[in-house]
Amino acid sequence: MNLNFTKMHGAGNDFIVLNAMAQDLSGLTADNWRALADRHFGIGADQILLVERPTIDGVDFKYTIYNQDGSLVENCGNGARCFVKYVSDKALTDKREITVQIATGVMVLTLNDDDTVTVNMGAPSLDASTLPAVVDGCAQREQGSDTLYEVKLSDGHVRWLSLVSMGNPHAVQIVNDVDAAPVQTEGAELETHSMFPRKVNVGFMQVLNQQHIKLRVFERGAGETLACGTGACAAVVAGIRRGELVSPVRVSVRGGELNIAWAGAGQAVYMTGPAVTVFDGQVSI
Ligand SMILES: N[C@H](CCC[C@H](N)C(=O)O)C(=O)O
Repeated sequence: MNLNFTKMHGAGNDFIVLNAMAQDLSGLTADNWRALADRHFGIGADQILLVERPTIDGVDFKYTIYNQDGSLVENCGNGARCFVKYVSDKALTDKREITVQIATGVMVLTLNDDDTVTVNMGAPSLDASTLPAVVDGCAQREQGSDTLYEVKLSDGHVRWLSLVSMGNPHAVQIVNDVDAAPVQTEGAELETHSMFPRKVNVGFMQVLNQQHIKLRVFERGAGETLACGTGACAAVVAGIRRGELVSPVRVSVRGGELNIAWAGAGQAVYMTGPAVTVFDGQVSI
C-alpha cells in the first residue's frame, strides 16, 4: 500500500502528517506507526498526525495523534500548529481559524498573517488525578498557588514536581541549568514512575526571568524532543502558579521559540509558534 505523507515540524518537534480523508488508513496498526516514525528504517518523526473527518457537528476536522512508539496521544501542541498549516496549504479549507476535534474536546487554531499559528489549548487541569497521578502518601508542599509533589528517584535524590494536564499529562520541575539537567536518564525514569500509571511527559525548566524560560522535555513515548508544545504550556502554567513567571512567557526550546500566554485559573492557554513544511512524499508499507 502506498501512503502520501507530508513531513512537517514545529520548532524542531517533527511530524508525519497523513490525510485520512483522502486515503484509507483504517487498517494501520501501532506497528505501522512505529515503522513510519523509525528514524533509521522509516521516515522518522516524533509523532504521526492524522487529518480526519470530525464526528461532532459544526467542527472542521478531527485530529488524531500517535507517538513514535505507536501509542495514542490525547493532545500535541506543536502538531496542532502544523495541522492548521497543512489543511490550509492543501486547500482542505479556506478558513484562517479552524476548529479541531481532539480526544479531550475541541481546539481552536488560528493561522496568523505572519504564518505563525496561535492555538487555544483550552484550560489546564491542575488536579493530579486527571493526569492521572497517584499522589496518596506522597509528600506535598505549596508554592504560590501550586502544589508540588515529592518524588524519590532510584539514586535517592528527591524532586518536587508540578503536575499539569493539557489533555495529556505533564510533570514539571525547575532546574538551575537546563543544559546540564539529566534529561535523558531522569526523564526516562520519571516517564515510567509508578506515580504515573499512564506514564508522563517530563519537563525541566530554567527560569531566566519572569517572562523567559528555557525548557527541555522528555516526552512520553518519544524521548527528548527539540520542542514540546503542550510541555511549554504546562511549564508556563506551573511557573505562573508558583509565582516565578508572569504571562506572556517566551519559551526557548532546543529547536526554537514558543510564546505562551495564560490569564490564570480557569482560563485557556494560548500558544504561538512556527509551523514548517519540510517535504511531501510517498512511502509504501
Ligand atoms: N510533542 C507534543 C506532545 C506530544 C505528547 C506525547 N509525547 C504524549 O505522550 O503526551 C506537543 O508539542 O505538545
